[in-house]
Amino acid sequence: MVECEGRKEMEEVKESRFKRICVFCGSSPGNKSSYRDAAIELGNELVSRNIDLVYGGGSIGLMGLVSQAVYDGGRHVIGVIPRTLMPREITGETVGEVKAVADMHQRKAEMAKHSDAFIALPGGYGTLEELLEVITWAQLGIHDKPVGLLNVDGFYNSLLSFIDKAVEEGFISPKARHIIVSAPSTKELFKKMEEYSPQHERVASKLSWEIASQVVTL
Ligand SMILES: C/C(=C\CNc1ncnc2c1ncn2[C@@H]1O[C@H](COP(=O)(O)O)[C@@H](O)[C@H]1O)CO
Repeated sequence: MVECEGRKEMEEVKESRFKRICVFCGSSPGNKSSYRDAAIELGNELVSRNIDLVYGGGSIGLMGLVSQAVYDGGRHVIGVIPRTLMPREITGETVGEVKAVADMHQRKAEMAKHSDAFIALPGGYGTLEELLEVITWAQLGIHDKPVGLLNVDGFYNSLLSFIDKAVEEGFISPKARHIIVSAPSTKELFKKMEEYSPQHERVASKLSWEIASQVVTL
């Protein structure tokens, strides 16, 4: 139920197969308002589907906007943050639950472990690195969780073209190409992610998260 100018309205709650989604996104807001709007819209979509958020902690950039929207909507927020990034002057306040970890490697493993799916909004090196890591882990069979790319205003077109080139040139198998689910809007992305089933052959047999974490910290 939401209060709207004095009226009480039933907000549509959509069923979802996901309980918690990990969002990777810029620690900067980007130059276009569409990036900020998409972060808030994604946060609201998580709320409307009763999905909790896992993210990198802090209140800066798109990370702050998505986490604030989910928190304000009453869903649980877990920010996984390396101790060295915890001082408020570096990343700002983290809303919800804070999980302090030793380093960036442990952070990625923790974020992945606590989520049933991943979504990347626009971002920079950090976002790209986190995104590519979970795609690689899916290819290896460390997880089979969907990886969604929210391609706001075509932000990820050049990355998708690169990946298609790598498929053409024989470096990524056509089946592994399907690990990435992309769409220009939150609603279309959710429709695809809800229907996602892995098509790729796993390089390794399914590993436990404990083993995966050892692979990551080696
Ligand atoms: C080191 C400084 C600021 C960095 N602040 C960050 N705080 C929390 N998480 C971060 C930070 N920078 C990167 N991340 C992680 O990478 C993703 C965003 O990186 P991008 O390069 O902005 O795309 C994000 O998902 C975080 O997990 C002081 O200047």
